[in-house]
Amino acid sequence: MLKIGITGGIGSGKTTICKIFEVLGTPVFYADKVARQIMVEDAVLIEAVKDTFGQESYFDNGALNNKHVAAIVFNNTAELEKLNALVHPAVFRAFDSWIEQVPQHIPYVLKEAALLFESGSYKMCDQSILVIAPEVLKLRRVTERDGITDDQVRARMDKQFTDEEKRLMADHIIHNNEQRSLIAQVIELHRAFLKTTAI
Ligand SMILES: CC(C)(COP(=O)(O)OP(=O)(O)OC[C@H]1O[C@@H](n2cnc3c(N)ncnc32)[C@H](O)[C@@H]1O)[C@@H](O)C(=O)NCCC(=O)NCCS
Ligand SMILES: Nc1ncnc2c1ncn2[C@@H]1O[C@H](COP(=O)(O)OP(=O)(O)OP(=O)(O)O)[C@@H](O)[C@H]1O
Repeated sequence: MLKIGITGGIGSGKTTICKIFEVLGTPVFYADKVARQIMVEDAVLIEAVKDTFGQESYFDNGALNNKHVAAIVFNNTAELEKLNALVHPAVFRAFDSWIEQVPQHIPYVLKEAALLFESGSYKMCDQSILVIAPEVLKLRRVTERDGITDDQVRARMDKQFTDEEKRLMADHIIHNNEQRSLIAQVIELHRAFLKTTAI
């Protein structure tokens, strides 16, 4: 079973593209979603986050105060590194458990991760896909989706590798730019992965 990592800058369209792969029958591990789950379910991690970023990192009902944590980490690289060091090893472990329950006959799975290259998790994948979209579209999509400002989105972009850096590391590129059909690009890659895994 091939492990394919899929990544892209904030708002590039990773999740949207993974939904198309899912329609084709491909199991997808959503690392960002799992990270969000771990942040509210793992008692040891929750205590470590409170110790590091303050008790106000969580609301009384146990929900993560993501605005508080985001304001700290996306404005300070050292603080972001502390958060990454707490969360990423737990996400790696969750992926290892997840893949064990995927039926053996499945030819390939996807691991969707915003920080596939930055976190080093691409090394645990056989191939990688990079989703590229124009900055103006990413800003518009994320500000509309999350109700945050252009500057807040840019602060996160600044903490991720640039597309130029990621292009050098990626095996495949999907362009999500309103000019090219996403579905056609996904089907082409899907066929290529099936061909690679055909006996
Ligand atoms: C900082 C937090 C609280 C902000 O929460 P918020 O709901 O505003 O954002 P959300 O989790 O939906 O992430 C939205 C996007 O922000 C960017 N982003 C999130 N975490 C990071 C990070 N550690 N480094 C760089 N960019 C990041 C990604 O593009 C991501 O897709 C949250 O992102 C978090 O707990 N991050 C740490 C876990 C993590 O690294 N997740 C991403 C990869 S596994
Ligand atoms: N081709 C497209 N046409 C129209 N809307 C799109 C397209 N691609 C993505 N979007 C929209 O843009 C927003 C961002 O897309 P998506 O959530 O898939 O990106 P992402 O890369 O997973 O983002 P993040 O890194 O923030 O998790 C979503 O609201 C999505 O519906």
